[in-house]
Amino acid sequence: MNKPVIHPNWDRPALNMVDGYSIEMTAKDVESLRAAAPAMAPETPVAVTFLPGETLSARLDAIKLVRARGFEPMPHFSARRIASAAEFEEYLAAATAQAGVKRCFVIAGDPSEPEGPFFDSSALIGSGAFERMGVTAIGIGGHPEGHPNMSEEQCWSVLEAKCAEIERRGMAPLIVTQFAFDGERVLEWLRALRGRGIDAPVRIGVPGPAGIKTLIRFAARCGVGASAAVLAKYGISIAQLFGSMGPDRLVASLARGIGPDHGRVRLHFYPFGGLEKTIAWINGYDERP
Ligand SMILES: NC(=O)C1=CN([C@@H]2O[C@H](COP(=O)(O)OP(=O)(O)OC[C@H]3O[C@@H](n4cnc5c(N)ncnc54)[C@H](O)[C@@H]3O)[C@@H](O)[C@H]2O)C=CC1
Ligand SMILES: Nc1nc(=O)c2c([nH]1)NC[C@@H]1CN(c3ccc(C(=O)N[C@@H](CCC(=O)O)C(=O)O)cc3)CN21
Repeated sequence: MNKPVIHPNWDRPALNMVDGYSIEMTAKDVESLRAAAPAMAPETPVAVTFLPGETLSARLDAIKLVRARGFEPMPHFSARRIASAAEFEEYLAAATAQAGVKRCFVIAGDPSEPEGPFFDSSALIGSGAFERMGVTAIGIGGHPEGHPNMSEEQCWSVLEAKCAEIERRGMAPLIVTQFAFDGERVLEWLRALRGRGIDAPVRIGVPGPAGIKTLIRFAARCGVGASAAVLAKYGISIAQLFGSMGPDRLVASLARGIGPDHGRVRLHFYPFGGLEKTIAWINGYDERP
């Protein structure tokens, strides 16, 4: 059996660190996507989040717009936020039928108790619904800074099990990491991942340019390390919280550190409400240290 293709970008070498990027939007960002679309690379994978307070139809509108503008939609499915199997299948069926969705991202989600029948992302994968609806690639979360509810060893075994199960079901696994401010930490994690023989392509989560207060607020909310030392590496001084900061230093450190031993790697941008600013940053990237 041929290995399923995730995206044509993975079959050619990257021209630079941002080449072949993917990006994330929420259902509320449709106007920003309309505005940013002309400046975006064709077929760019665009993830659509699964956040509380959004309706399925608003998410679906976002996915359809992504497809209509010539990009590759990748809806998120947050296992613990899905109320029923019917809701899961309804959204997945609509996404595949109405927007030609071929790639999905599964994540447990932050609720401490599931709101419905899906305990974790493995439960969504194990439902069999994705391959039944023609999905060919499944994204799963990578946690370079560890996971609040799992030991490091559990993190690796869960990641290995999810990759194996996705492949067993005839689909391609893709790892998308939580955003981080510390490039060295991410590179160490990548080496460990490859050392364990996990060869799935990895998208490293990178924050888009944003207000410093916004970055710190999202870090706290998402459990991402943002100590003064880590922020300083990123270029943020905690004495100066009023400005904004782009991922220039982080991406430069990744560009310096990544080699053939890290396997297939691309970036995934988290714009935190600043989709157009993030696209402008990507297009202005010139590999200056
Ligand atoms: N990277 C991202 O974009 C996002 C990351 N997250 C975070 O990633 C976490 C893990 O997701 P996956 O890697 O998909 O894990 P997973 O679905 O593979 O679950 C692995 C194990 O962790 C436990 N677990 C997961 N979330 C939990 C929670 N909120 N409370 C208690 N136990 C939990 C599960 O029950 C399971 O035993 C989420 O819980 C959330 O904190 C959430 C949303 C987006
Ligand atoms: N643990 C964890 N939970 C998450 O929900 C999560 C992560 N990690 N990692 C990154 C992604 C990105 N996420 C998000 C969440 C919200 C917006 C957002 O734009 N929310 C508001 C604005 C609120 C604000 O600025 O605080 C909105 O208008 O929708 C964007 C990305 C959620 N994600």
